[in-house]
Amino acid sequence: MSDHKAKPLRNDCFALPPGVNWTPVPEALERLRSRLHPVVGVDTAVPLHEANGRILASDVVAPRAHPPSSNSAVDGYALAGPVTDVPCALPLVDGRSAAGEPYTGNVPAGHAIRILTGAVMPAGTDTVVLEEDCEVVGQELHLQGTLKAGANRRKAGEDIQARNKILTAGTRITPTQISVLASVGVAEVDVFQRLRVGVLSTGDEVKPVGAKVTDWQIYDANRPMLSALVTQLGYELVDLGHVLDRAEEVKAALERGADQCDLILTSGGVSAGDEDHVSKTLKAHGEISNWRIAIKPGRPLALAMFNGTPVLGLPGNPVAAWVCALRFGAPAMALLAGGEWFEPQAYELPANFAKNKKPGRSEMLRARVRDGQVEVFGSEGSGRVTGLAWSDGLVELDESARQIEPGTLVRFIPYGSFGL
Ligand SMILES: Nc1nc2c(c(=O)[nH]1)N[C@H]1C(S)=C(S)[C@@H](COP(=O)(O)OP(=O)(O)OC[C@H]3O[C@@H](n4cnc5c(N)ncnc54)[C@H](O)[C@@H]3O)O[C@H]1N2
Ligand code: MOO
Repeated sequence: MSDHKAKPLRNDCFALPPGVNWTPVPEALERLRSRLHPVVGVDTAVPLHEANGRILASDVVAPRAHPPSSNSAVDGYALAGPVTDVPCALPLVDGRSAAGEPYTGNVPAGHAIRILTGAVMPAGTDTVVLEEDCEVVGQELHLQGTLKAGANRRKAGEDIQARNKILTAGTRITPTQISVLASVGVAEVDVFQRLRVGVLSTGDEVKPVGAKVTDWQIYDANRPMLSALVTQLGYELVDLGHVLDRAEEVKAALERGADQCDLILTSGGVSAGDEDHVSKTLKAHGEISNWRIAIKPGRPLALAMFNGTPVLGLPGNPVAAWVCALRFGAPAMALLAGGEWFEPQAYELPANFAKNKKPGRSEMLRARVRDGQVEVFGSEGSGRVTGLAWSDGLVELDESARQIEPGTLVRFIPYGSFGL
């Protein structure tokens, strides 16, 4: 294992040029992308069964070919060609080639041999006929119909050639990648250490689930939501708990976070109110840049460095926190974790709703697809958590969008496109 904080970020990495007011979403994304880089070290020789969800730290080259030898794709008979005149009858060689039990002899031209799926093609053979398409009469194979030379044979290396690159550094390992690695005998990989992401909630009105509450208090919805997001994206969660709107509490929590984490996600306390202590603390003790992003919901987003650790200050409203955590946080975390920055895959689909949108800002609507059309949640209120559970993704309307009518193509981004 190497040092965890491989290469720290610069303290001024989130600074905005003076005079910038509302930052358009593409510009905010580009800023983040260009200022962040991997901050985690590398775990070497991690066994494959522990590598799911981790990010490759080096390219992987195939130590052998796949398949390693020519073999049959079906159960049937392997022919030693050339066999041009069909119908015909070919003498059958004694023996067979089965998976795990290859035939070691040579099949003379014009002869056939029993073969099973996955078995190595015996020397001399080049084509396999399905057993359903032929008939064995005594020691002869009778062929009807047509015959295509090379049929039903999987060539050595047709999938992967030995010494070819099969996966690139920065790729997140999933079950499908594990299949490829295992197929060529890669038992261990170098992966980045898991990004440690701290999640902190703030607010005098906020109480943890399970606590006793009075009418003016609300349950902390953001910390469980963001914690689940961090875990599902494959990062290591550091629960920093909840703190009251008191400068010294916020500071102490950020100090704990900076000690234990590679990134801190906070929610609440980032707008301009009297009790917005996250912003104030970051200003007093760190380097903060309050990004005012031309997006609804989620316009106040605080980006800061605190004791050398980046802080993403998400807005308190749960929908805004969710949207910002996905749109800005997910690609940022991917990059910090050694993966690639990504633009989530969107699908253009007809709207089944109408909307008059203000120009000059992007809007993210909770959405889902039904019968090939995009529905949006009935309310845009960013405290309406029911819309989160209702949705399968987000519709992103860019700055220039104005009038949406039923049938207008809109960009639907499924939650899966953010890595969920
Ligand atoms: N004068 C202005 N006021 C506000 C502006 C603005 O631009 N000027 N922006 C509004 C927008 S948009 C948002 S979003 C919020 C963001 O404010 P904060 O990030 O400072 O968040 P809070 O004020 O602390 O909380 C907002 C809202 O969310 C609730 N909340 C907070 N934490 C949680 C939690 N963990 N779980 C569930 N709900 C939470 C909190 O009770 C508030 O209702 O500012 C607007 N105001
Ligand atoms: O970020 Mo606020 O309304 O945009 O919730």
